[in-house]
Amino acid sequence: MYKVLKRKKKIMLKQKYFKRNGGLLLQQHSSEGNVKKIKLFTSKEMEKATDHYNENRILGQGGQGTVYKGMLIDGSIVAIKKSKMVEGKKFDEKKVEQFINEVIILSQINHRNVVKLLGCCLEAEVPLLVYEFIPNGTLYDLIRKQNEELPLTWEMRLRIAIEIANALFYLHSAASAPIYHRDIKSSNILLDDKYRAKVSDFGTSRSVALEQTHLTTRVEGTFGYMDPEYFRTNQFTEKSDVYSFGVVLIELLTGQKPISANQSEPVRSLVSYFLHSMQENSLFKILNPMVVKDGPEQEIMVVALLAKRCLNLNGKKRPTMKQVAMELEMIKASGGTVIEDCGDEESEIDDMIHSWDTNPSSSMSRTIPTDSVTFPLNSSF
Ligand SMILES: Nc1ncnc2c1ncn2[C@@H]1O[C@H](COP(=O)(O)OP(=O)(O)OP(=O)(O)O)[C@@H](O)[C@H]1O
Repeated sequence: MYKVLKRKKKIMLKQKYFKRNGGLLLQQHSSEGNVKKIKLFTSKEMEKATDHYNENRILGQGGQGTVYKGMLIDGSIVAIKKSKMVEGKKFDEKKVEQFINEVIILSQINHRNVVKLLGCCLEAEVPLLVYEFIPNGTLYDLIRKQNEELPLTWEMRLRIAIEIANALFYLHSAASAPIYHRDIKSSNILLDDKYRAKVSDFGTSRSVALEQTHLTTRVEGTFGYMDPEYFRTNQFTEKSDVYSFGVVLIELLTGQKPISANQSEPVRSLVSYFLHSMQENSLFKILNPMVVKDGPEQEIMVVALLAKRCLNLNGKKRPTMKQVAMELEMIKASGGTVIEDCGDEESEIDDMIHSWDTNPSSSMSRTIPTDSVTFPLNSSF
């Protein structure tokens, strides 16, 4: 009798968790045909895979939760994201939405440069996502932790940029409805065993078909990568991802963080620094030494011009991800001899720098990084 009651209680608890973790929401989307079949793991499988969420298995921690390295019963190595749903005693409904959103979006995607979702678990106390394991860390770390054993050559940088661009082009166009990632940054680009790029972290991404409208109520994204036009208007467009991609491109060129500061200096925006140097014809002074040593001058210049166009304050003037991917492929194939028509009017670049540096309130109605304003470094809007 006791055993039966205990088992019944356990089943009821699992059902409660399933509901609370957005299981019904997922079922609803499934029945509407928005979600491809997704594998549901049991909580027992997840505990076994992570050795009861052993601290030694932690791969990293993000805004959404903790990521563990795990091994499934069939021996495959996976990354398991345990969502951070419970703050104190309160269960965060917003995070459930983000979680289900990631499941819905990733279940529709099959691209070699996007991290694969293998399944999820909804019957545990907090929901869990199971991804393929990507062994070589993030692009953010690779750019900064350079060593002689694995130098990040110009060829690798260009290839990684092409892979990210191809993934974004696919998301924007090839999937059944356009998907905007909305949080493109180097720490969301993972690197596989061959150092191929895999775009990850789709918690804040949106499918236009699901959303119906691009107007958002809450500006989301990461400080330093966020499109100023989106920040001003709340209107996220495909060009906002293009802007963030432009920031990643200049990280690859310069090796510097998008926002940098130390105690003695004010916060500096890499975008503004980069645009200044382009205007003053001193780009080569701010490039990463490896890039200067290793990359053909003409190729570097064309990539820098492309990055500048991605960072245009006016979204309409930015290229699409299709154009970006094609141009990068052409640069790689031609060795930079193809200089595209980049609309490189001096006045345009002047406007961009001016807005960044001197008049943040006219270009951005809310506070946005400028050289003269101090911000908490890890803030995510
Ligand atoms: N599929 C994966 N394979 C290997 N490691 C992973 C995988 N997914 C995530 N990680 C690791 O876990 C860390 C945290 O990932 P997560 O996507 O939760 O957060 P984040 O992108 O760092 O932060 P935020 O969610 O706040 O943007 C990553 O930086 C990475 O080191």
